[in-house]
Amino acid sequence: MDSFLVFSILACFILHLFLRCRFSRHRLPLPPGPTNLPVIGALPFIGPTPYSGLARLARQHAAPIMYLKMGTSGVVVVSTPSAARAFLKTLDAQFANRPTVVSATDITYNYQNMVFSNYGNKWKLMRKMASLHLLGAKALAGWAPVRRDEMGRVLKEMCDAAADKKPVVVPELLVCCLANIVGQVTLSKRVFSAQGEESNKYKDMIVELLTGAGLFNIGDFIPALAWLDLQGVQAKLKGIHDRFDAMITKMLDEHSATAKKREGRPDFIDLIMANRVGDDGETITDTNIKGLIFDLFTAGTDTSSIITEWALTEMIKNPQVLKRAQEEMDEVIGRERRLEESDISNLPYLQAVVKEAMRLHPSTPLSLPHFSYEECEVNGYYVPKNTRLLVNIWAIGRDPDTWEDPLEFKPERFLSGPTAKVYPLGNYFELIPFGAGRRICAGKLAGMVFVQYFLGTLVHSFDWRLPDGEVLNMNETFGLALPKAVPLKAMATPRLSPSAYA
Ligand code: HEM
Repeated sequence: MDSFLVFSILACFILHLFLRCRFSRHRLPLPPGPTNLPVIGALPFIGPTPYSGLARLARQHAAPIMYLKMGTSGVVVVSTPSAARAFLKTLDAQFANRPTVVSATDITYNYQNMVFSNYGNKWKLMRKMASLHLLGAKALAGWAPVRRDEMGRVLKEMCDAAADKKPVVVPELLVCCLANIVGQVTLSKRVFSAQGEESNKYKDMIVELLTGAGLFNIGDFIPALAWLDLQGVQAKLKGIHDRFDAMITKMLDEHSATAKKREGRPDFIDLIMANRVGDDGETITDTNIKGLIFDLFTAGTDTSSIITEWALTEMIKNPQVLKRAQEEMDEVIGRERRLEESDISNLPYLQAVVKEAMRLHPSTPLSLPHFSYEECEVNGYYVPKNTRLLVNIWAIGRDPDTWEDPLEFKPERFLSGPTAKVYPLGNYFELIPFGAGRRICAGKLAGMVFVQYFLGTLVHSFDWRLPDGEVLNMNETFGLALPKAVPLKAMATPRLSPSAYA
C-alpha cells in the first residue's frame, strides 16, 4: 500500500512538471518577425530575392531568430552565426528532417533520394554508403586521377580557344567537366565527349531545375492552392524531372549491360547494389538509387562550378588578388608543370581566396530547408511543431558583427586576425557554405577539393582578362543556388611551359 502511495505521488508530481513545462512553453513568445497577413502570411514582404529580403526583415525586426508565416506554414529564419548554432547544433536532431512540399515530389522521386528524405534509417544508410564508397576522405582520394584527367581535358580545350583568340565561358567548361567526373565515378561513364551543345543543354537543365526549386512556390506554402500551380513551377519541375529520369534510366541500362567489363573495378553504383541492405535490414531500393544518382549530378556539379566562377570573377575584378595568387603558385609550383591536388596544402593564399568566395557567394544562399515535427524552446522563444527552418547562409557570411568590411573581397582576413582560423566545414558557424550538423552537405570534402583544385589550376595555368569592350557583371540570379546572372566569359592566355598542358 505504501509503495502504491509513493508511486501515485511520484506520478502526480511528474505529470504536474510535464504540464507546467508544456504550459509555460506556450506562454513564451514566438521569435520576433513581420506581421502575418491572413492566408498569405508574410510572403508579400519578402521580395523577389528571398535571401536578401529575409536578411532585410531580420535586421528590421532585430531578429537573428525570426518567425514568420509563409502562406499558412510556420518558418523560422536564422541569420547570425549564434542563431545558426542554436538550431544546427543544439536542436540539430529535431530539425534534421525536410519539409514535404508539392514542388519537390517529382524531383525527389517522392522523397526517396538522399537530399530530401527525412532523418531516419533509410537516410542514414544512404549517407553511410555515399561516405564509404564515394565522398568520404579515403574514397575521395581514390578518384583523384579522374579529376586530374578531366581537368587536363579542360586545359586543352582552353588552349585551343586561346590559339583561336576566342573567349571561354567558364561555367560551361566547369559543369561539363564536373558532370563527366560524377558520371565516371558513379557509373563508369563520361557523359559528354567534349563541352558543346549537349553539355550546355545539360547545364541549362540544371540551372532551370535549381532556379525552379528555389522559387517560393505558392502551392508549397498554401497547400490548398497547390492544384492550381499558379506560377507553373510544379509543371516545369515535373518536365525537368522527366528529362533527367530518362537520362538516368538510359545510363542505368547501359551500366547493367556493361557489368562484365567492370569486374574487379566496381564503381559507386556497383558498390551500392552489392551492399544495399543495412545491418538493421533497411534496404536501398532501385528508386533510392535513381534518387542518389540524381542528387550527385545536381548537388555535385553546379554548386562547385558556381563558387569557382564567382571566385575567378572576383579575382578579375580585384587584379591584386589574382597577381598575389599567381605569385604564390609560381613560387611553390613553378611554371614547368601544372598544379596538382597535393600542392593545395602549400598554397595558403589560394585557400583563403576560396574561403572568401564561399563567404561572399555561397552557392546555396538559404541552404536546404529543414523541418521539425515537434515544438521546442530556443533562447527564450517558443517554436511550434511543424516549423520549417531556413538558414540564411548568405546573411551569415555578411554579418557585420562578425566580418570587417563584409562586402569587400578580402582573402587576407583568412590569413591573420580574428577570422584566420575559420574553416568552412561546419564547426565555425561564421562560415557555413555547406551547412552544419547532421544534414551538412554530404559532398563537402569533394566540394572543397573541386573548388580549390579547379580555381587553382585555372589561375596558375592562365592569365585572365575580359574580352575587349566588355564589362564585368556582378549580378546574381536567385534559385536554390545563386549563380552569376551573366556567365563569366573571358580571354584566357596560357602562362606555363607548353609541356605543362600536355
Ligand atoms: C562547393 C560545393 C558545394 C556546396 C557549397 C554545397 C552546399 C550544400 C548545402 C548548403 C547543403 C544543405 C545542407 C543542409 O541541409 O543543411 C548540401 C547538401 C547536400 N550536398 Fe552539397 N554542396 C557542394 C558540393 C556537393 C558535392 C560535390 C556533392 C556530391 C558529389 C554534394 C552533395 C550533397 C548532398 C547529397 C546533400 C544532401 C545531404 C543530406 O540531405 O543529408 N554537394 N550541400
